[in-house]
Amino acid sequence: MVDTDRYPIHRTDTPDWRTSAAAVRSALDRTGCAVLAGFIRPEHLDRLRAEGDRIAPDAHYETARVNVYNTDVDDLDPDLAREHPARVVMDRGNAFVARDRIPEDLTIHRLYRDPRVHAFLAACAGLPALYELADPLAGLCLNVIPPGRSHPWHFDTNEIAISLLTRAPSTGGRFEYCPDIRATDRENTGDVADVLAGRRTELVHGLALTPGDLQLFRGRYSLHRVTPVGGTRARHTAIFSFSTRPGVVGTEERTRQLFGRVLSEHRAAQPQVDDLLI
Ligand SMILES: O=C(O)CCC(=O)C(=O)O
Ligand SMILES: [Fe+2]
Repeated sequence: MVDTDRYPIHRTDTPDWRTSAAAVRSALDRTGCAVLAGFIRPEHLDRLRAEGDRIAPDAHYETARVNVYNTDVDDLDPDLAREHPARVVMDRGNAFVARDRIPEDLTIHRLYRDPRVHAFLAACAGLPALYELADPLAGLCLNVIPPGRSHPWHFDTNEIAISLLTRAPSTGGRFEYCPDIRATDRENTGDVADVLAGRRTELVHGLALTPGDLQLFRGRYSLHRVTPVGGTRARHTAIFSFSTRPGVVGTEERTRQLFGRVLSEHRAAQPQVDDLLI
């Protein structure tokens, strides 16, 4: 199903494979984002969309009140400056289908488990290896944004997000991002607040995605959102989460936020982030 003429993921460590991964990596280093256009061959796109439609009813719907940092908006530090972006509360209108509701024979689940995909994406990200999460819910999700809803501005917890658009809406639902608006040693709350307020539009880049495009993105440093979906059809993306060491499981609090439930694995998990960003 992968267009291996354009992306020779099956020829691990050959010169073609290295050249292809290096091109992705240089886009990622330059702009914090790389798109592997036409990653899935066109003849597989109908099946990809139909599989998403089949599981979308299993998404966890709950319009959460969030800020860009995904911290608890009902328990903000009273000493935060009035103009601090953590004070800007938005409705998160998307819903996730968790991995345990995505059958193993679905295209997106087969891609997520494929060692050739892991090796290629690791090379694209400039990492020695990438591992599936040990998390039974968060490793692979379908992000469903129904008409009239949006996925508001936020930073990700993961260093790198990898996603595949499986269903495009007829209008709206555009992915927008501010490349490297923050860094590990610099929150840059001034610019973040400006973007949230609709100022500094020159910091915002839009991405035109087509179903079957695979996107790699440094979502921990680049503020991003999906604009409100128009028309009558939902927008679907498969979100593939990987870690740089095996055995990673999400925290109980974040898991409950995203999926509305937790399993025993999450109750035992510890936060695994090692920088000082919010
Ligand atoms: O669905 C998308 O394109 C973006 C999703 C996203 O930003 C996220 O799940 O953190
Ligand atoms: Fe994100």
